[in-house]
Amino acid sequence: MTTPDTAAVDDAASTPALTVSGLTVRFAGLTALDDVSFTVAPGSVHAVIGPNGAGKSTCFNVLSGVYRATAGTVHFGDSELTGLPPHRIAALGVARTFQNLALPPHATVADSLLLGRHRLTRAGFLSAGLRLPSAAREERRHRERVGEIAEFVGLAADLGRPAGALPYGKQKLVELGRALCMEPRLLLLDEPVAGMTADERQQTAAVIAGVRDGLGISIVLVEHDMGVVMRLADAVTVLDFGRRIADGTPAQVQSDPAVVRAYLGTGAQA
Ligand SMILES: Nc1ncnc2c1ncn2[C@@H]1O[C@H](COP(=O)(O)OP(=O)(O)OP(=O)(O)O)[C@@H](O)[C@H]1O
Repeated sequence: MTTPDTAAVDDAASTPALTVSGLTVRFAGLTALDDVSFTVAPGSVHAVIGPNGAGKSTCFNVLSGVYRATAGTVHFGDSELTGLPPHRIAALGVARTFQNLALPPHATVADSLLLGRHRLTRAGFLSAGLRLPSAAREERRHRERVGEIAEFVGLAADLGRPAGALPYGKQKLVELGRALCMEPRLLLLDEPVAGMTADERQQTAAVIAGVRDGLGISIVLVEHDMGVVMRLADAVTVLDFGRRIADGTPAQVQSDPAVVRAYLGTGAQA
């Protein structure tokens, strides 16, 4: 996005806080999230970390409308997200990526990114099918924007290639680019650097920092790579067995005895 469009910048300037209050999710006797609260400040990277099974994915799935909360609320500014279906949450400017890649295997990178523009497409299938000039103009505008976003995430040279033929790290960048194509105000990134090489991790971390710093988009990050979390995050919420055990800056949570205990207990590194 060398020249981000005005609408996107205006949206970013008006990004509200995400407020999670008393979030509880129970699955048939198992409490996956237990009274969890945190606030994502506008334009910040907020990491949600914790050992395996801590409740991170469950939290993400509630934020994006895939799971329903048993109790508690999620607000994005004045809008309550709790209980809304995923498409209504997306329409409020909340985009997410998935841990496992969900790209159509044969589509080009350009077409995969265009999928992210679907919500913003005004011309219906009929006018597009009839090849009306208004539909052609709109498609050109969307393709231009796709080009800018591809440039921003470092995929400009790959636009014409099948997304499925790219190295894994680049495929994950396509997934990130597709979410950016929705012009979100809040981006939910589920393990964005998992399975990447060191170079790919570094490149992706730089793109994520650029999304925050250049576009003012808030980011909620679930990630096991502590190096990336500690370098990127402005704030960190730590979960363990569904409970929030710490919340603060990376330096604060890193030296918190409860966090060290939780990670040592699983043999992972904090
Ligand atoms: N749909 C579901 N039905 C029943 N139990 C579930 C469901 N989803 C998650 N759980 C359980 O909830 C708990 C929290 O799981 P969750 O996937 O949110 O943890 P996580 O922190 O994302 O773990 P990981 O780091 O391994 O991805 C686990 O005990 C898990 O088995």
